[in-house]
Amino acid sequence: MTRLSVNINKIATLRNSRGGNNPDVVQVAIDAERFGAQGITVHPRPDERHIRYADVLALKNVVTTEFNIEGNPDDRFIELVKRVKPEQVTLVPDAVDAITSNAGWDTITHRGHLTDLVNMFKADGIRVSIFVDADERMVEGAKATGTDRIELYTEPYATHYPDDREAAIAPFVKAAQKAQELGLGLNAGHDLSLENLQYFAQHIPGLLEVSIGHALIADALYFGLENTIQMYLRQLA
Ligand SMILES: CC(=O)[C@@H](O)[C@H](O)COP(=O)(O)O
Ligand SMILES: NCC(=O)COP(=O)(O)O
Repeated sequence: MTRLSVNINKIATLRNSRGGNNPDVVQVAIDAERFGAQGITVHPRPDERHIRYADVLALKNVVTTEFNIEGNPDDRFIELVKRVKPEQVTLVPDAVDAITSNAGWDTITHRGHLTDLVNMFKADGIRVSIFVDADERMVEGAKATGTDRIELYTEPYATHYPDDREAAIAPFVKAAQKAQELGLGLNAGHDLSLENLQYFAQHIPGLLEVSIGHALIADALYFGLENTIQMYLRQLA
């Protein structure tokens, strides 16, 4: 079964909006795992708009499922990941001013840099995943870096799903098949939701993990966090 990793960035967004410690990001991570989350994902950005580097250090001490740290591998990010040694690091090519992640790596152009990063993190026993678009050439490029896994950037799927779900998922099926052919582990994430998750999970071969944050936390405002996590897990059953 595909694992659900809950991204708690937006819990930190709410906390930061008032300057205190409510909601408590660490407590939410503990509770999310108790409610059934099979992983916790965070994406510390250079401006610390939501998850702070200090949050990541604190979370390391409480996450008991799988800890996935996502981000652009600048020096500060690399130092943090090597200090925390999470189960997984996901390399994302975000511009500093990006409102959110909006593209995968060009794994062909950046093969050398990515290969060095993969080797460095794997030497520390950290599983590496590279964030890529649903493009078979980029999947092949990722394989050449020695990465353990790729994460398919699913915003294009989510955007097109309401209009034509068969067309929306087609490139992702091909990319997933290529990953399987190459022996790459497969993750996926960005804008997955209660609307589109089940169809994605049912049609993508070898899907090991989805990381979901924005829609899940928004849903939790209506349904409660425990109920929401259970609702998402039922979409993956
Ligand atoms: C890489 C990706 O698509 C998400 O993990 C990203 O972390 C979302 O970032 P925001 O929560 O800052 O939108
Ligand atoms: N890697 C995707 C992720 O962690 C969460 O993305 P989103 O669900 O907040 O869009």
